[in-house]
Amino acid sequence: MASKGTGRISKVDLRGVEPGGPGWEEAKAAVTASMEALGAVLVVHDAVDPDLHQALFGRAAPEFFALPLDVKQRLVKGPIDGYLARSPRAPVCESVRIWEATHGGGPAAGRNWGDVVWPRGNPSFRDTVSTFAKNMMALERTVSTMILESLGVRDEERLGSHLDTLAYNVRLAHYRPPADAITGAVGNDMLMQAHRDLSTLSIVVQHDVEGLEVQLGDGSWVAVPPEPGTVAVFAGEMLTVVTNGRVPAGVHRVRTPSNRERLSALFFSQPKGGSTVRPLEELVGEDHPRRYNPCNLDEYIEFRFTGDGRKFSDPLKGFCGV
Ligand SMILES: O=C(O)CCC(=O)C(=O)O
Ligand SMILES: [Fe+2]
Repeated sequence: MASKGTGRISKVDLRGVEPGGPGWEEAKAAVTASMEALGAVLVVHDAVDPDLHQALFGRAAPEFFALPLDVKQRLVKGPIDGYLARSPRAPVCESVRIWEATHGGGPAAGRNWGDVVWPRGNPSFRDTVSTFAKNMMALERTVSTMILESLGVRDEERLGSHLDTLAYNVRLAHYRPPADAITGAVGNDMLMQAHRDLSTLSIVVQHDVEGLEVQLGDGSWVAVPPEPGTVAVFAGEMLTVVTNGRVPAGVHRVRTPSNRERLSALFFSQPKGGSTVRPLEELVGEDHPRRYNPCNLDEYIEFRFTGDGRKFSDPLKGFCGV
């Protein structure tokens, strides 16, 4: 499959690419090379078709964010769960995280808190989020498989047992026009400061207002334009642990000079709550000495979001680096 530079971040076409099928090896090599270099890759995919795009950004997200603040605040659940109001790191961003939305028919978080905010239910909201999650989950599994296979995890069972450790969540994000910002803490066009995600993989789908930027190895930034059919995939810190440091977490930020409202839909995989994440044993050896100690996810979340980790430029290294 074709892979071409966009600025200097690779774009790989994964449409119709299946494990072992035509184009698999080439796409796998391109995805992994970009991940090893930047912790990020752009992917062309049909996971968000025009109908789903419209359902997400034309209806579900605007409908949720238009709810009164006190209703949304009933969903506040902790430093990184539920409804997240604006913060110094992202002064015009509000977002909501929906866990296990992939289990649309089961006791989905989407339905539970859907019942909280819409007492008579909102099946179209739930279906949209759950279709998005299912499609993103398939893409997540493809990309994870590509990376781990390339790095040397060949055994299907080992790959499967990694994938079984993951939980999934969807986040919808809404950025008010920057000029509305009450605090000028991070400058007018910086909607979200540079950061690494905590996840194993994060997938970002932008609506029609630009903003996502990826940091290259030389410290410069490259914009990722919102193109229908293209999503950005980032490695998060937990993938860095799992790969024993072979895949860095991609540094990214959101910056838009246009004074327009912005929406994005995000999908994250991350090890299940309470788990302890370790480098896969195939990825530790003479050529690749152990770089991370076992990382208890809940303890790391506390350290990173409410504890001393906030003072570190690389909290992961501070917490469990060897
Ligand atoms: O909204 C976006 O485009 C990206 C947001 C993001 O990076 C995050 O929420 O971690
Ligand atoms: Fe992020």
